[in-house]
Amino acid sequence: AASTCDSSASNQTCSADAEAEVLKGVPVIDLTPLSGPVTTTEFQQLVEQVGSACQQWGFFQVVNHGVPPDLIEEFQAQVKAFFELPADQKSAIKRTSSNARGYYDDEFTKNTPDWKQGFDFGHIPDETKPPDDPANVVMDGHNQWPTAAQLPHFQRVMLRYYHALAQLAARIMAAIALSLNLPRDHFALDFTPHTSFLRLNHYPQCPRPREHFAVNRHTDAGALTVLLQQYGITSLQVNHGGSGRWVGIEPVEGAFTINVGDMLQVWSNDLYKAPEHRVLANSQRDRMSAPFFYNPSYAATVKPLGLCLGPQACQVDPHYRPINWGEYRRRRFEGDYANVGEEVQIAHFRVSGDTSTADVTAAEL
Ligand SMILES: O=C(O)CCC(=O)C(=O)O
Ligand SMILES: [Fe+2]
Repeated sequence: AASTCDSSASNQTCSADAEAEVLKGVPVIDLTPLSGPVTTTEFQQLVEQVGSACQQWGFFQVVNHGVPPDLIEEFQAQVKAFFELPADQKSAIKRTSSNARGYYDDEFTKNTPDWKQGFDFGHIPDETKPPDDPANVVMDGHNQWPTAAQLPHFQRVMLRYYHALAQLAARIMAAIALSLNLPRDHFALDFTPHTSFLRLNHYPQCPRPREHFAVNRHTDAGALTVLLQQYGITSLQVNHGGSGRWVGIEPVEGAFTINVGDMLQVWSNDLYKAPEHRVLANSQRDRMSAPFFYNPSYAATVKPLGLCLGPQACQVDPHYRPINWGEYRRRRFEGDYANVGEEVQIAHFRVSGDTSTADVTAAEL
């Protein structure tokens, strides 16, 4: 089947192993053992599955993840209702250059406009206070919601779902820590408090899908993404192993799709790479999705951990300079928001290598 390895954008050596892996697709992992004791064989196997999925794909799907199906259904109904609101009601809560949260229909990825509409909201320190109370204005800005008259249950359902996903993400990070030979709670402090945000995506039908991407190729900036895809539509693709071979991620019913982000790539010193992915535009159907970006605290300094993965296999050469998550997040948002300049990428923090991207130093950020 060597001919199926041909890809004009690729200079990979097409090994039979890589081919077999691509044909099987992104792994599906059953999280049931995560709720049991660490000592079981099933738990160990789960940790190994997570580790090899992170190494081979940077993507996997999870089932039996513990998020109640009725909460997911309620959430999806609210997402649909939100995007069906009249344009002027969505525009009234548009995000701005100084507030990363709210509605938008003008996002840029890689300096090209995405064929989509979105809505972002995130972590707030005090849910008993209004969203724009000074106590709730954080580095990313503040949450903006449709009015209670427009969508009476929206905010409540969004926040319930958000907290459920934060819990799931923390459980998956614990499995990832174990897969890196670290204590289960190794990352807990880095995420106290976490600065995650949830993004609602609506991709309208696109009359000329060859001329646009719903979302152009990118990596996710944070640590881990927990994505809810719409069942029955395969539009999300991953650049397998950076080979230039784009492989569709077919949603499994009831599953979440997980992917590694830039910060985990740095912590693991490139053992787990943040995979490039993109979303194709579709002329036949519209589509919804909702990525939950699990992010460290703004103050967290992220740097290679010096992992020891076997008796004689400790990492000694850090590939990255230390990165302050808050600054990195700010720079990435500036790139998303405006069609100007070069977006900051993780490659800018590489210690050595591609000098063409080494002009932005940690000191400048
Ligand atoms: O819609 C999707 O499946 C993925 C969206 C995505 O990659 C993103 O919003 O970062
Ligand atoms: Fe993404």
